[in-house]
Parts: sequence; structure tokens; C-alpha cells
Amino acid sequence: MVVATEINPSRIEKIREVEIPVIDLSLKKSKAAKLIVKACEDYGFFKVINHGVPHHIIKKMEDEGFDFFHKPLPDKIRVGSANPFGYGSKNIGLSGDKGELEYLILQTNQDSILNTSKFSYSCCGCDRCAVSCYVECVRELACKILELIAKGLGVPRSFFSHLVRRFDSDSLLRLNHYPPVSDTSHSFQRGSSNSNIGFGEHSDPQILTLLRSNGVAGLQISLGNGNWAPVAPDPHAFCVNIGDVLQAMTNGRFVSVRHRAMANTLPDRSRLSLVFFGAPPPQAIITCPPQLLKQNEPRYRAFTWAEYKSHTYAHRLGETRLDHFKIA
Ligand SMILES: C=C1C[C@]23C[C@@]1(O)CC[C@H]2[C@@]12CC[C@H](O)[C@@](C)(C(=O)O1)[C@H]2[C@@H]3C(=O)O
Ligand SMILES: O=C(O)CCC(=O)C(=O)O
Ligand SMILES: [Fe+2]
Repeated sequence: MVVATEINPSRIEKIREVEIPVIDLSLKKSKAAKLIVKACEDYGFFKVINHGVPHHIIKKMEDEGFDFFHKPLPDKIRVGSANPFGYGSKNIGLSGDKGELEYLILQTNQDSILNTSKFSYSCCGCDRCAVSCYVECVRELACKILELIAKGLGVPRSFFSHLVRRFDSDSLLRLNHYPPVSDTSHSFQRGSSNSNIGFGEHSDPQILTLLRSNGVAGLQISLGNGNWAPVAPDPHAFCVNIGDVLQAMTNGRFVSVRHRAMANTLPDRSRLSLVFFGAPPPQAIITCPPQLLKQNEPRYRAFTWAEYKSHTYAHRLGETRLDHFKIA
């Protein structure tokens, strides 16, 4: 089915209903690995069910998120601006991108929280245990999926996952809050842009993203050529998407899917997404292993995650950052 939706008067985009792959992680490993590799090649996106993250840990994290966003604005601003860790509202990044949301970005690695950052869980008033328990579970889930990917691709088991498991991994947790359309009591002030984009089109720069949202719709993935597929909300599943680094490490065999979130149009319910970005340590060298190159020439030059990240942060949300690292 194709439905035309008006994003802005000069540009008609098509919304297509596609079957998003749903992978049951209780399947035999070899079967799950095969299905995941296929989903990564076809869409760079899939959902997982029977993922093993306990419901009470998700619920506690979600409650903490709602509590934070329902605080008065001065309390939220007090945690510091999302530069790169802290609270942000409507402005995404430092290059002028805007969204109809507010968010909180948290570092996940205890080592850097203690040593290099002014920002830690306690600053946002979130319960330290709720955040650490959630992060521990989703990190483990990300590693499990990366190990299935390694199995499916025929590379050593921890080839990708060790980067996310490392004590100095640069993984992040991001909480996005899309307030209800008519909520005037809320401390978040909706912009005057009339845009129905909540979080603009982009790819995630890291290795793998695990997104979980409450039952409110909004996420869409790009099918290319201006076609978008809505992702039905499912509080029991995690959405998984390939990041730019995994695209580079697979020499483009997997796609870092472009996605966006629509602004919340419900009058009475907020949308909350909890997003874990599994990232390498800053000095890790990102390159495609010879087993995956086969007879092909490498498409991207080797780079460190620190180099990629500084390139990312110097550019706008919607840019195709990996192009800069392409071998001509
Ligand atoms: C405009 C920007 C925000 C962003 C950094 C960037 O310069 C380009 C990528 C953006 C993004 C998208 C995925 C994640 O939400 C994020 C935390 C990331 O790593 O890259 C954001 C960055 C951000 O909001 O700070
Ligand atoms: O909230 C969503 O559904 C998408 C958020 C997202 O893409 C991000 O935080 O990078
Ligand atoms: Fe994203």
C-alpha cells in the first residue's frame, strides 16, 4: 500500500507499508544469525523479540525517563546542555538542526563518567541503578546480536562485540521525549515551525542501535527514493539498526539505514524512546576485515572512531557522513 503524506507543500513523500523483519532470539543461533544477516542486507533494520531484557528493568527506566521530562524546565536545564551529554530541547547538535522533541543524552561507560565528564547519571536525578541496570542489559543484548551477526558473516565471534564490551567503549544512552500535541501544561514548548518532523532524517554513526519506544507511533525508516516505512510501535520488541561503523566494517554489505521520527500528534500521550548506541572506544580503528572483503576492493579508508565522531559532530544531522571516508 502507498499513501502520500504531505511533509511540506513542495515535497510529497510516500509512506509504504512493508514487512519489517521480526527476529525471535529464542530461535536456534544458526537460524537467527541467518535471518539477521538477511535483514541487515535488505533493510539495515529489524525488530527483536524474546530478547531477554526483563520487563521490570525497561519499565523502571521508562518511568525514570518520564519523571525527568515532567520536571520543570529550569530543573532540566540545570543538568547541562547536550554538548555532548545532558539535556537538549528542539535544537539537535550544534549545526542548526531542529526537532519537535526534548532529550537527554547519557554516557554509559563508568570509566569516562568518573574521569572525563562533568555529567553523570546523578546529575539528571535519574536513579543510578535504573540507568546502570538498563544499560547493562541493552549492552548485553547489543553484543548478543553482534555475535549472531559475526556468526552469520563467518568472522570470529567477538569481532564486533568486543568493541562495545570494552571498558572504554563510547556507547551512549539517549532518551527522546515527543510531547503530546496539545500539552500546554508541559514544560516543553513546541516550536512554531508547523513541521511534522520530530527528529529529522539521519543515519546513526555508531556500530549498532537498540531502540525501544512506548506504544506511541513515530519512527520511520527510509526505503530510498523518498519512500518511508512506518515502524509500528511494539513495547515488547527492540528495534535494531545498523550504524555507519558497521556499514564500513562490512564494506557496505550492511546498510546504515536512514530513519526519522515524526512529531507526536496525539492529544493525550507522550512518546518516549530509549535509544542505546553501541559504539567503539575512541582509538579503535574501523576497517573491513579481509574475510569480508573477499575479492572486492575496500570502499572506505580506515579511520578511528574518534576521527569519525569529530567529523560527525562538525556536520548536520542529515548528512551522509560515511561518504567522506570513501575511497575514490
Ligand atoms: C546534528 C548532530 C546531532 C548528532 C551529532 C550531529 O552533528 C550529527 C549526528 C547526530 C546524532 C544522530 C544519532 C544520535 O542520536 C546522536 C547522539 C549521534 O551520535 O549522532 C546524534 C548527535 C547528537 O544529537 O548530539
Ligand atoms: O525516537 C525515535 O524513534 C528515533 C530517535 C533516533 O533516531 C535517535 O535518537 O537517533
Ligand atoms: Fe537515530
